[in-house]
Amino acid sequence: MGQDDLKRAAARAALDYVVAGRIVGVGTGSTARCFIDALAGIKDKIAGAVASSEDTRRRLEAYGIKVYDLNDIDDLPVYIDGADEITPQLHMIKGGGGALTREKIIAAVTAKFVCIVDSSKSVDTLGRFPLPIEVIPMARAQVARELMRLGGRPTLREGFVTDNGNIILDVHGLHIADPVSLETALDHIVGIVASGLFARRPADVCLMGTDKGVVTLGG
Ligand SMILES: O=C[C@H](O)[C@H](O)[C@H](O)COP(=O)(O)O
Repeated sequence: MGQDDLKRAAARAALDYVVAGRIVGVGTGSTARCFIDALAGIKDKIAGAVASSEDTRRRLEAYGIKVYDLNDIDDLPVYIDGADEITPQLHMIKGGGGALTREKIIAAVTAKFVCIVDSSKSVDTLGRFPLPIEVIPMARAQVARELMRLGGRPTLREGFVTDNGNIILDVHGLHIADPVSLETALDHIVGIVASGLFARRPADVCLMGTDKGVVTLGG
């Protein structure tokens, strides 16, 4: 099976976590797009969605799924999203698509974060994938210096502006032995809006598409 088939299989499996009659949180990226396609098949069973990016909002609305502002809902039973890397502890690197900040906000609100990936995303230690960091544009140079002090090699994602009007620095070479501490350290750097390290709030469940079927981690 190809990677796209594995993504689709994980996305279909995530439908079991959608709560009938409620709003579902929807992530960003190619695997989340597979989930949106699957969700369209049961759209009459849900109250609507919240979206982690403008791209996701457009795709949901194109299927006729009502998209709510996160500020207008009290709680969110489940959030379904992909990841760039995930460990057995369900720590993740996210933000390959640049949507990390809104993703982190929705992850903080939801009762259950279900991560959907193909098996290529599985790692023992995070860090092969460059860590995306959303930065206020005027703080770019200062934040880059701080990231170099932490041992990283930040590169500007050229020509990319986030949905929040900020830039992304992709940080290569970080040794992420302790993701929780690193996430905290990054959160203390002035000018960083959010890092793509999801360790303090890991996924609750990971549905991983493999050649042997969809494997469930956690939950
Ligand atoms: O900003 C994008 C998100 O964090 C994505 O969930 C992540 O990059 C994985 O994307 P994909 O499913 O396309 O590999």
